[in-house]
Amino acid sequence: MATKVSIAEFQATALDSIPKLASLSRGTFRTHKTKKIQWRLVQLRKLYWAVEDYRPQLLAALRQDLHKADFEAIISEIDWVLKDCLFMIKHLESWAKDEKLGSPAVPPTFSLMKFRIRKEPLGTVLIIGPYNYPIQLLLAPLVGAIGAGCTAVVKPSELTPACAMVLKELIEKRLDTGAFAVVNGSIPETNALLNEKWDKIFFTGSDVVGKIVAVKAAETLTPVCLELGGKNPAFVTKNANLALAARRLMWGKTQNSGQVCMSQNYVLIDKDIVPTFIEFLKVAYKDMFPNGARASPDLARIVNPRHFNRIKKMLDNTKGTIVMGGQMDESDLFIEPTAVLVNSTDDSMIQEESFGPIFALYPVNSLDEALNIANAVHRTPLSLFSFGSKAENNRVLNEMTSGGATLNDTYFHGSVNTVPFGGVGDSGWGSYRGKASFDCFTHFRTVAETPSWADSLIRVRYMPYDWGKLRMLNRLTAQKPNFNRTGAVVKGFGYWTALVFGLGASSAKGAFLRWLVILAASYYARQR
Ligand SMILES: NC(=O)C1=CN([C@@H]2O[C@H](COP(=O)(O)OP(=O)(O)OC[C@H]3O[C@@H](n4cnc5c(N)ncnc54)[C@H](O)[C@@H]3O)[C@@H](O)[C@H]2O)C=CC1
Ligand SMILES: CC1=C(/C=C/C(C)=C/C=C/C(C)=C/C=C/C=C(C)/C=C/C=C(C)/C=C/C=C(\C)C(=O)O)C(C)(C)CCC1
Repeated sequence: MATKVSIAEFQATALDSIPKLASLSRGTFRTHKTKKIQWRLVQLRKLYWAVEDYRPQLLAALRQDLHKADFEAIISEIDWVLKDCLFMIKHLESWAKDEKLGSPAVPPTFSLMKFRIRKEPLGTVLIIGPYNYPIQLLLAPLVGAIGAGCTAVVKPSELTPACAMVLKELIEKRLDTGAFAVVNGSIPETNALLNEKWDKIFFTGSDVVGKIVAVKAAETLTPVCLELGGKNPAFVTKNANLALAARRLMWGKTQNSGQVCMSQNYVLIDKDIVPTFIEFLKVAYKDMFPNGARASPDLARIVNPRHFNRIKKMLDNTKGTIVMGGQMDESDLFIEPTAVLVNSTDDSMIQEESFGPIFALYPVNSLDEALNIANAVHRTPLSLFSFGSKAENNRVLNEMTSGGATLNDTYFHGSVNTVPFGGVGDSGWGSYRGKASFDCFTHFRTVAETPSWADSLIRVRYMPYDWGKLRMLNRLTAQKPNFNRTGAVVKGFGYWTALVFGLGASSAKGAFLRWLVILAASYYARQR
């Protein structure tokens, strides 16, 4: 039974207050208080309890904005962020510690210089969120920013206004308001934010807006993390478990009504198995929606009429045949999970990002053909999925790149909150989640400390230059390549000595273990 809650009407943040909010956040960073691990831990703990305490409002807002079922809202948004907070809290101290740098990064000659990596917060960051997972995709980066010791201004999507207002209240009531602020609004407010100087901008959304953000950031050489979309392919071969592939690919298009940037856009499937696969898709549909998708309490709706009509247009423009689903109703923003069998890779169903419950099936003659098509449609998608034999799945991984990949399933690689997630090329720059979220907002600053007494050892660097000293240093430290000009390894004296004395092992540890076994065996033989 849903708890009755009240959610404030959406209100955009006053444009003239935006520079002040940014300046306040920058000023707080300059107090250096965010560098204290204890301060970060307290903010993370407060965020944890804020999300927990605002659970009823968050659930209601997700229902209001996206008709998102509580079950989905809990696993992919609310509990997701809670787990993020706990993971960051648990590991923060060890991640934030200085890392000593030794061999092999630092040659023995320089081991006295106390090389280390200091983890420093980047500063004051801007986080811009999309509409599809309005809570998770705004707060998960914020967890990273807090963990790293940054201050932040966050901008939720205006397309999910109820979530935006709950997020504003939750953050402003519970976190340090000098360090963290929420700006609500659309293009004017985002532009006002982009006119400020940030130490990093973390953007999740479309590639079109991603470019606007990147161009604006370039003006001030501000680093950006871009989490964008993609035209993600799935490959299904004769060696796949077809029933399972159909069920799993259906799931990819039903969670959040397919408004998931990492779900499949199109399926490249061996032509001989197309009819069977379609039958299995229908079985999966019936299992998931025994009374039809429209009647299901679990299926989210499309966020607004603009996105509804964008998806509808893809279906209106296709020259393919709808083989599953196809119903829609604008008054309810409902689109049925829909599969379209297409016969051209120029089809709207392949060329446009679906970001909804619809996807294409394209029959191919071979995996070669499938790989050629996928590479031509989008060479660097956010995800790919391969359902085939081990060798076929390896070929797909090897011959096509993507931000992440799942074999024998849809986006499992992106369904676990602690493993790195991000795109490649034009589907995204940089990654986050788990330790990667901490790293995303951290500067890895190399520090060296030269002891005063070591000056005589490093005198060689001072003018007037002394060739004799340099030659002596080189005699002590110079390394010789073990390869010749053709790129081949030279099997000289050193190679054969290492081979014989190392008992054929490829590492010192391996050689040690082999010697240990031989010594133990000879000792045992002598005892008998
Ligand atoms: N890689 C990832 O993790 C994810 C990527 N996406 C991608 O995001 C897109 C859907 O999300 P949307 O919210 O529709 O993205 P969007 O790019 O339209 O909006 C994202 C944010 O940018 C702001 N914005 C919109 N137009 C702007 C403009 N002209 N100037 C400045 N700011 C602007 C919005 O207010 C919003 O906060 C899809 O393309 C999807 O593939 C969505 C979720 C996750
Ligand atoms: C617990 C025990 C067992 C194991 C149980 C297992 C393995 C359960 C598995 C549950 C699964 C697969 C749950 C799936 C959850 C899906 C989630 C959370 C989806 C999240 C979606 C997200 C984050 C979407 C993000 C969207 C983005 C970034 C986008 O738009 O691209 C045993 C092993 C059975 C033993 C007993 C105990």
